[in-house]
Amino acid sequence: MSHTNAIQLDAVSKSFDGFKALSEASFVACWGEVHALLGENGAGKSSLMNIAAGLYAPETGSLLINDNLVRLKGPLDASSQGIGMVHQHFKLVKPFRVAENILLGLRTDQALSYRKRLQQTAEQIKATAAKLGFSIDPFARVDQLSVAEQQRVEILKVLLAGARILILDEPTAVLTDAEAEKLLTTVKNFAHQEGAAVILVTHKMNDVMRYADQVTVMRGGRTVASLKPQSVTVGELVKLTVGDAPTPPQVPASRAAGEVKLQVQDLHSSGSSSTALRGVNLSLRAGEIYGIAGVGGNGQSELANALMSLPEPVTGEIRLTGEGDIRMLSPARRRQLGIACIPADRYSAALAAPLSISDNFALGEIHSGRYGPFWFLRRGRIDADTAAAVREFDVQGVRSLQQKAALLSGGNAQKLVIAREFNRQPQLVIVHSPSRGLDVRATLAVHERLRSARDAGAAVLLISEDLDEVMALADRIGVMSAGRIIGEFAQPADRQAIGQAMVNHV
Ligand SMILES: Nc1ncnc2c1ncn2[C@@H]1O[C@H](COP(=O)(O)OP(=O)(O)OP(=O)(O)O)[C@@H](O)[C@H]1O
Repeated sequence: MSHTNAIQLDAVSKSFDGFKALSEASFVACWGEVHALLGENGAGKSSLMNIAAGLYAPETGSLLINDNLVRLKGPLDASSQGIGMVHQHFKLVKPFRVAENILLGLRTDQALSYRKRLQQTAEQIKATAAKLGFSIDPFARVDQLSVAEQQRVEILKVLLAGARILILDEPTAVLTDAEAEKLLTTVKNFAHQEGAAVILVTHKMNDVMRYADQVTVMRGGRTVASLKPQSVTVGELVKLTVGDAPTPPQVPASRAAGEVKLQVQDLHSSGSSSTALRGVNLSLRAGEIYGIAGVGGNGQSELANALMSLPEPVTGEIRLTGEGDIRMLSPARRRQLGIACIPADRYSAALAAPLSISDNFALGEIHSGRYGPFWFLRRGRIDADTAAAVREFDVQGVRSLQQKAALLSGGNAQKLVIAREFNRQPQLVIVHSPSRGLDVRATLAVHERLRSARDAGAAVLLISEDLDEVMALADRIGVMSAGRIIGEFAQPADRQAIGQAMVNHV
């Protein structure tokens, strides 16, 4: 293992609309190491890495690659320097196929026909994917892949473009234990055996402890520590990152739930893809959290879409007690019935990214008439409600309520969605991967909201590929595989048995 500097950022500062996202932040990662970058939501991790990947130009400070000063003109320039970044929010062209997406970022022999180049790319995809330990159909359409599969396409995209400095922004947030372990082992080998540098932006302390050779911690736009994870305990690392260590979540005891609120019967989706629904049956009671665990890509997204009224043609029944089958009801009507939805993809499915923070908050109440008729909205009331919710839900990084929602950091965007969805005391909450990309403190805050909704009598359906999250929150756990619920477990449940059920049926 060589230990010369692969990438070095020195005293880098960057402001957005007068807000200093980075204040003289410094960072060094060496060849041959996995380097974790930790920090609470909004600490500046993505901004710093976006500078390393040529997406933002620093106002002051310098960037060195292999000890040479460079000035990146953009992401393509970064790519030619061997830097590849996989973002938290994917940058794939959805209706395109996997190989087409990857071909877009490659310099290929233009003398060859497009068809031939596509075929060659498909071969490379298969070979690299196999080396990384997974398989992917190069001709699958990206919009038909699960979030976890889309992430793999992103990783393949930068590796095939020749990345030797690989920046992964929250790579395991969408993966199951087994998938995460596989991915992290692969990137560790990429660093240790092939001498590459891997930067892992993460909130998962256990991943840092197990896989990182070095960790840098950021707070408030500055880098505050760089150390070997083995030299500290998890508790010390949490404290360095978010201040005083929050209380760990408790495993729920079995509870007496109320009447059945939601009944899903024989739900099928029309697609023939491997992720289609193939007869989902489940019943959810008031006052309980029902967790759906499973390996990503087994129909979880399709189930979430069907229940949240996102585009997903399905047959079967979704019965809400007192209302009958709500399968064909519009999102607005479902909202009026007290259903709150928190989708996994917060930027494209939960928020209107180009709209302001207050407009996004108001969307939740627009149909209730609270803000007046849509041609004469009561802006003062919208802003007052939004300001109160932003305070109550601790949405940070809000310089103005008129700021675009797209400019919030990942964790804070999620807090805004949750603030809007919980504003009306829902009776049914459908939530998919709610703590994806959230720091320890924000994760606990979101979990607390879900628990208190349950304690106030709401029925909560939690779909999550993060088994820790399901184990920490759910009163009952269903395991989803190949488009069905293939087993149910009461709490306290045996984690290993659930893990076995998840993989046995794949
Ligand atoms: N393009 C932008 N325009 C305006 N503000 C921005 C922009 N990008 C980031 N910010 C702000 O800079 C701050 C740091 O954000 P950044 O995304 O770097 O944090 P982070 O540590 O990666 O957070 P998270 O863990 O939530 O992803 C936040 O307050 C964010 O709102």
